[in-house]
Amino acid sequence: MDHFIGRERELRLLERELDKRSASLVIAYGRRRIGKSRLLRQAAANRNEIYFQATRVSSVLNMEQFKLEVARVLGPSPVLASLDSWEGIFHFVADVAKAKPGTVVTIDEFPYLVDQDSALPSVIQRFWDSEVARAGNLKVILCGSAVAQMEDLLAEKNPLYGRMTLRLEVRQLPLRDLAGFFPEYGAEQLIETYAIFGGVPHYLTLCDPHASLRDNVINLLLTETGTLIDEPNTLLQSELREPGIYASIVAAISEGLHSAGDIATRLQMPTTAVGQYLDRLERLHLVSGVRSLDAAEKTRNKRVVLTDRLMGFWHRFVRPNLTAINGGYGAETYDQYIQRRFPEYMGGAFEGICLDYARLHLAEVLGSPAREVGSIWGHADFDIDVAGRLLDETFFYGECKWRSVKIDIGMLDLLRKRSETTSYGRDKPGKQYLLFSRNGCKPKVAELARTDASVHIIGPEDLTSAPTPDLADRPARSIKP
Ligand SMILES: Nc1ncnc2c1ncn2[C@@H]1O[C@H](COP(=O)(O)OP(=O)(O)OP(=O)(O)O)[C@@H](O)[C@H]1O
Repeated sequence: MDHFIGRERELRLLERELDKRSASLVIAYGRRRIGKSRLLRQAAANRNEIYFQATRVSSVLNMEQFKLEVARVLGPSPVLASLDSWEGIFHFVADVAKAKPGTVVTIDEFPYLVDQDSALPSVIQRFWDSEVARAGNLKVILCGSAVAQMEDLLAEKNPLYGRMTLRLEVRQLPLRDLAGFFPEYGAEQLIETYAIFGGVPHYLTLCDPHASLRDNVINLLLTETGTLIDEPNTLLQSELREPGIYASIVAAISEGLHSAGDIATRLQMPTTAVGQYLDRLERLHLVSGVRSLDAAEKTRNKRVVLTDRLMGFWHRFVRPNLTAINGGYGAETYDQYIQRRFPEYMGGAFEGICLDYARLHLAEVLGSPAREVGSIWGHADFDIDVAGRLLDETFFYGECKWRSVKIDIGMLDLLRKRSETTSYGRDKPGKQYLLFSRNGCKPKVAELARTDASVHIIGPEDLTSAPTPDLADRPARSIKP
């Protein structure tokens, strides 16, 4: 199997839980293909593990399969073979595993079992409350990709709610993990790859790391039989009822409509209904509703943006060209349609990537992590791509440029002026300025960044990899002055 990449935080959490000298009930969830199974297997490697992947078959067939896995790990037993209830099997496992404290029982795709037997959470609760479950410090992990169903399991009214000892939501990998999938790619190519495929490990493992980004896009997305050609629809179908309505809403957002009202008008639906669909898409982390940082807390003026990158790319470039693609013109679609429009797409995607950087890594540059990150817009004459404040209450403002231009002094002056005009951080001392640039800055700005401690240039390398230890105490790595 190929090597395991990233997920240090999640592994730490899981390993700490599995090392505890008491019983554990872990609930792990996240959308399909996000890397849940791989993460759980990694965390349980070198432990006594019963790993069972449920499938969409009847309870009886799943139970048979589970018993086979139990027998494989704990040894065959006529008692086990005769059991015909989940509760009985769990008690058997707990009893035998007493001799092997810390045995891990992972049930993957748990919602499939609940679909067939809705009493299962109560059965597990009863088992969990019994002596036998605790005696051997058993570790039970319930995992699932039907996010809505898993969230029901985590709801207060659910029998398992109060028993859970760790809840783990598995999310997309950050940009800095991409180099592990594409060791031959340079920083700019990694950023472009992330702008298309995001941090979903399954999508990344489907790419050929030795092929160019263009060829990967053509093979996976612009070929009739491409593995990802219908992925956004498949994802919505697997997670939601009425996938067609959700797909239409996502299409409207990718056309540039950013408010529930505008989307409702476009789709001829009531705004309140659109709001409910958007809430569900937000719970899946496919869209997010954001406010301008200078807006009042209660403002209804939320801007809806797509956060799933593949979905954004697909609606922008694949869906409108399906006729050409299905006609076998994938390469032409890339060369004659996408390539010309890609820089504009990257402009928006790059802003999102810089916002992620500010959320995760600002301490490297500014010495304190961000407490709040967002954008400022809604004014006739300006917007600020990235802004926020640090834990130490310092305010920062940033400009993002993926275009081939170098940032010049005029752009920096404009950013400074805007930071003085907005009410966000007005009159606060010590403002910091971040210049995110693909192509660096003009010499005057580069010189200023060396002498003025409030100006920081952040380039592709900074975004895609952690600073090396000997550079860690420098303000930022200067690039292409
Ligand atoms: N951290 C990682 N490093 C390298 N490859 C990974 C990583 N996480 C996942 N993968 C790969 O991505 C693919 C999808 O991962 P996995 O099957 O674990 O996802 P999942 O969330 O369990 O999916 P599903 O819910 O559809 O079963 C697999 O090929 C897996 O090997």
